[in-house]
Amino acid sequence: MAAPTGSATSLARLDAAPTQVPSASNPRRSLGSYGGSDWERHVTRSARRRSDSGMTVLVTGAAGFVGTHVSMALKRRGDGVLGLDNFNLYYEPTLKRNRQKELQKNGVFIVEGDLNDKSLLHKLFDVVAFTHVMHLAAQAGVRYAMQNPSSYIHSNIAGLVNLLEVCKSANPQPSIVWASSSSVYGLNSKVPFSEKDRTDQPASLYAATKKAGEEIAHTYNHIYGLSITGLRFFTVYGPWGRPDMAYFFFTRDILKGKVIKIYETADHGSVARDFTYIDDVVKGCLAALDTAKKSTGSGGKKKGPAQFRIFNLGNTAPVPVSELVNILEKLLKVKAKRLVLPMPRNGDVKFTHANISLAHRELGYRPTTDLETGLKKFVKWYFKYYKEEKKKINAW
Ligand SMILES: NC(=O)c1ccc[n+]([C@@H]2O[C@H](COP(=O)([O-])OP(=O)(O)OC[C@H]3O[C@@H](n4cnc5c(N)ncnc54)[C@H](O)[C@@H]3O)[C@@H](O)[C@H]2O)c1
Ligand SMILES: O=C(O)[C@H]1O[C@H](OP(=O)(O)OP(=O)(O)OC[C@H]2O[C@@H](n3ccc(=O)[nH]c3=O)[C@H](O)[C@@H]2O)[C@H](O)[C@@H](O)[C@@H]1O
Repeated sequence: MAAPTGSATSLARLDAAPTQVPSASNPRRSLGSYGGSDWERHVTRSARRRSDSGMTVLVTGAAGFVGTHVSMALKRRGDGVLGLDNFNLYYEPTLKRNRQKELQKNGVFIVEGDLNDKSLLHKLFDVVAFTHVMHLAAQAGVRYAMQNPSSYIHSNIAGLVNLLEVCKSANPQPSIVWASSSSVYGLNSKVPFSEKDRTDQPASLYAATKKAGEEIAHTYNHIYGLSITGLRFFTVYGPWGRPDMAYFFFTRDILKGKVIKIYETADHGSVARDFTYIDDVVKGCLAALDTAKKSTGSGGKKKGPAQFRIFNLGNTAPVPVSELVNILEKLLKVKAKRLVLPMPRNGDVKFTHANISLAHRELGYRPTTDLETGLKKFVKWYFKYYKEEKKKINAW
């Protein structure tokens, strides 16, 4: 399924290295050269925390759906927050720019750059003593991996390794919390999914890059003493969400009277997801940051091994996609034009279902938002956002 917006050429540019910042091969440049001294002032002011007890967090993917919500929550509670995002064209860049505006209003600056720009990342760590990294930047999306595999390697493998390389050399070393994915459970049939279950049968390249990320993280934890926590999010939805996800483009297409394709299993069974509302996921992210132990450095043996954790962040209430559509019809007051099709071999899995007992025990994680309540908040945002967008276009 092509990403819903952006022409083929613009999407084709996705795997072109972004042009806004010098490539990693360039000599180390002063931070100011990335955008003038003003830029350096924005960086330091954004990263300033309200109290010494707070955190100073680099949020990668800060212009993304989850990144925006996490950055806002951290800033509002007084932490220092600096964003990094390459504003790629995987989906409508205007949505990322509008999220950026919301963050700027709340004092969060986003550095425009790529995970693979080592010189830029080194400079950021030279200027800001980050206590934590919330690593959310990635090529997300399960099905798009069949169209643009290189973007998954660029961001989810090379980008992750580059970030960990910079973190291990930073002084002080930050504690890292990063987004893995429920997709690592792949073709497993045992439900609900627990962190100890096998994760060696991914159904998509995307899932394989997230699984590889977990193994790479373990390596940097073992060798360099980096404290690393992986969070396996389960189909996250909510206001400011992603237009490439079904709940979002189903809403758009139902309102436009377009046919929506609902996948079912070969035996006409339903395909289900453990849809998890963004506010619940954000609480899980902040709890993971708050309970992250300090990195021990490569001399980890003195202080014992560095912390390495993996948690499911789901809703423990899987819902069939057909029921998602029923709820959307009720909220939108429009009947969907449904085309039910056998699930193609496109990387999707039949179901996800999170066992969250470990996150509950260790993080106090307790999701509270059911799908109908969450979708009601999403639909309210959707109408408001696109009404304002339409006004802007008409004003032109
Ligand atoms: N939303 C979900 O349902 C869900 C579920 C499981 C895991 N995740 C993971 O959570 C994280 C955040 O997901 P999201 O839903 O907010 O997606 P998103 O696409 O909205 O956010 C990702 C952001 O990272 C940026 N980015 C991508 N590659 C980059 C690079 N090389 N350098 C710098 N910036 C880069 C993008 O521009 C984007 O703004 C991702 O790692 C994703 O895989 C999301
Ligand atoms: O939980 C996760 O880790 C993943 O959750 C979502 O992936 P997915 O669950 O596939 O979310 P959608 O793309 O919104 O699909 C939701 C459901 O709708 C189904 N679907 C999708 C598209 C469509 O046209 N019709 C349809 O029935 C899919 O098969 C799936 O069962 C995110 O897109 C991934 O980034 C994330 O890693």
